[in-house]
Amino acid sequence: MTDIIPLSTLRDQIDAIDQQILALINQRAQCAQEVARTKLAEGETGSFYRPDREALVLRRIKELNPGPLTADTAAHLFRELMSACLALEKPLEVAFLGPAGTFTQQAVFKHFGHAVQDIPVATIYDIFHAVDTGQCQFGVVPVENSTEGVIAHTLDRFIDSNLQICGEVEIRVHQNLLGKMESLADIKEVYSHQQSLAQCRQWLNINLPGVNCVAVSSNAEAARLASLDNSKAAIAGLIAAELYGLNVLGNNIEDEANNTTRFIVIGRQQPASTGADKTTILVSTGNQAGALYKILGPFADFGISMAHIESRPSRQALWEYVFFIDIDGHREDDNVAQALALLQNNVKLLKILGSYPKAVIT
Ligand SMILES: O=C(O)C(=O)C[C@]1(C(=O)O)C=C[C@@H](O)C=C1
Repeated sequence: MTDIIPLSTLRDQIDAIDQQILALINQRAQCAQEVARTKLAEGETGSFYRPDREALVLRRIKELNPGPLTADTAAHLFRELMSACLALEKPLEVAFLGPAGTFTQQAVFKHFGHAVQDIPVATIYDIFHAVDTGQCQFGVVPVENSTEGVIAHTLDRFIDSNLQICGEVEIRVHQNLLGKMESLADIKEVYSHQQSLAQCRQWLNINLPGVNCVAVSSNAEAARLASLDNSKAAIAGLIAAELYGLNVLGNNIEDEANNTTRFIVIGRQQPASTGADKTTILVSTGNQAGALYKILGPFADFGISMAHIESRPSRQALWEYVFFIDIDGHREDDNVAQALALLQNNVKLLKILGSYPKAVIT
């Protein structure tokens, strides 16, 4: 039998290691404070947040991680450490779809860490507005769900907005049926955001047939409403159940096992190239023959992978569309820059919505 080390000895070791870690993280925090002084001296007046540098730091940590912690766990710890360091440099304000407890708030914390100041607003429009007017430096908006497709409200905002996409983050979305009641039989109405209702359509048909479903501005708002009435239930995340004191009447009720939502970070910054980036563009061709071919040709010519294409009505002319396209690479990368220059000549409108690091933490 291997020798068992006494608990007191192991705890003494942990105490000694903690002391070293504490000294080191404070040393790192002092370095970040110096970074802030340098940025100020170089004339930086806006945000001190650097999405490209953060992606490089987190990728390096994942590569260096010797275990037994997983690479993703190590990245999560450093995510929080950088968040705290940035808060020392200058607090960062990020607008999200409130109230507290939404998946958008979860996306804010996953991307920026918990030292960020998260500012709840009522609608996707308000998130764009808060960043546009400088009330918040960044905002996080949902853009696409693996079960229900694109969030049209978000894409449509980009048609008129000059804000840039600075980052992306994915959240595995688990939906739950929540309420003050004890049993499903007592439910007269179900509230949720329309996306969440759609993600649970089959479950609702089977388990609550004939019960009226009402779409509200967010699933946390649905949870708040359910907390006020014993006959109303909500579909929302477990954080909302805790926040609003609701019973969990159904766990993981989403119809698709891998239900995931992709969020994007909007702001005014243009992150530098990190070697693993995405670029999102908006293109309009007008109503002409071979339009899609003219759009896609330049990417094929320069060997650029296209991750996603989505069309939306242009709202300027009947049956005219704009295309939202995600491609691999950064606008400063040679092949992307050349493809975009070629594309510019083929189309009526080309707007680069942003080049940003691919999500690092899964
Ligand atoms: O390198 C910087 O520019 C920093 O401000 C330091 C630091 C970090 O803690 O590593 C903090 C915030 C930035 O968003 C990126 C990195």
